[in-house]
Amino acid sequence: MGIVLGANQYGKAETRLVHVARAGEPHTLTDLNVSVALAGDLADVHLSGDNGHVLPTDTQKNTVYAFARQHGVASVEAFGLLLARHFVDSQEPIHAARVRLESYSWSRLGPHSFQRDGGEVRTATVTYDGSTATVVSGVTDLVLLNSTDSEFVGFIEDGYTTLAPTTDRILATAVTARWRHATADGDWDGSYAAVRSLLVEAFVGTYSRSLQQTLYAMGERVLTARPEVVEVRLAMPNRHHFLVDLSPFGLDNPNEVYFAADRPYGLIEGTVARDDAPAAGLAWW
Ligand SMILES: O=c1[nH]c(=O)c2[nH]c(=O)[nH]c2[nH]1
Repeated sequence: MGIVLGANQYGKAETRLVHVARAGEPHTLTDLNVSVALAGDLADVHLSGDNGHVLPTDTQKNTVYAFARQHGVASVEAFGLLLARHFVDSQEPIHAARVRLESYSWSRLGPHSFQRDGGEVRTATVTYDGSTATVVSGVTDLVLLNSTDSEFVGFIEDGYTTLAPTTDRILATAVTARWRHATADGDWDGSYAAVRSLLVEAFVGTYSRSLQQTLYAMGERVLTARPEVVEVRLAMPNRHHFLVDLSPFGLDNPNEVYFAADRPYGLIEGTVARDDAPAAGLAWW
C-alpha cells in the first residue's frame, strides 16, 4: 500500500484590510477580508520539511497591505486580480493562486464619517494559473422577503408528510449568489450593481411556486440581461415563517401572525448557466 500527497494549497486567510482613500475630501473607505490560497510545487514542504518553495503566509499578508498602498483598491475584483497574478508571476514554484475577498459596506455620514451597514456582503473570488485569470463576483446575506405571491402545492405526500399545501405564504431567504464572468476584464462596480439589482427584481417580480422556481428565475434574469456573466450559482435558505395557531385564544389568523423559525431550514441550491459557457477552469476552486 502506498500513501501519496493529494491536492493541497496554503495561504493567509482573512486578512482584514481597511483602506482610506484620502485624496481630498470626501474620503473613500474600503473594508475588506482577503483570503489567499496558493498551490504549486509544494510536495517537499509536506514530505521532507524543506520550505524552499514556501512563500510564507506572513509575506502574503504583507503583500495585501503593501498593494493597497501602492495600487489602491479600485474594486474587489481588480484588487484580487492584482494579487493573484503577482503571487504566480513572481514565484516560480507557485503555479496557481486563489484570492477570495469580502467587502463590507459603509454608508457615508459626512466627508470623513461612515456608518457600517449591516447585512449583505459583496464577494469576489479570483483565480490565476499563470495564463488564465477567472473572476467570480458575488453577494452573501442578501435577505429578501415577499409577504405574498408565494405558494407551495402539489408536492409528494408520503406517510411522513405533515406539511399542508399553501397558496399564500411568506417567502423569505438570505441569498448567496456567485456569478462567473466570461473574461477577466470588466466594469466591476457597474456589473456588480446591475447583477445585484436583477437578482432582487427577479425575486420581487416572480410569482413563486417554489423557492427552486424563484432561484432559477433569478439566475435566468441575470444571464438574459448581462452578457458578461456566463454562470450563476445560488444558495438560498428557505427562512420558514409558520402561521401561529391563535385558535386557543379564540382568534383567527388570516396570514397575519407568523413564527420566524431559524432552524432547520430548507436549503435550495442551484446553478444556472449559458449552454455555451466557456470552460470554468479554476473559477470555482
Ligand atoms: O419552496 C419550497 N421548496 C421546497 O422544496 C420545500 N419543501 C418544503 O417543506 N417547503 C418548501 N418550499
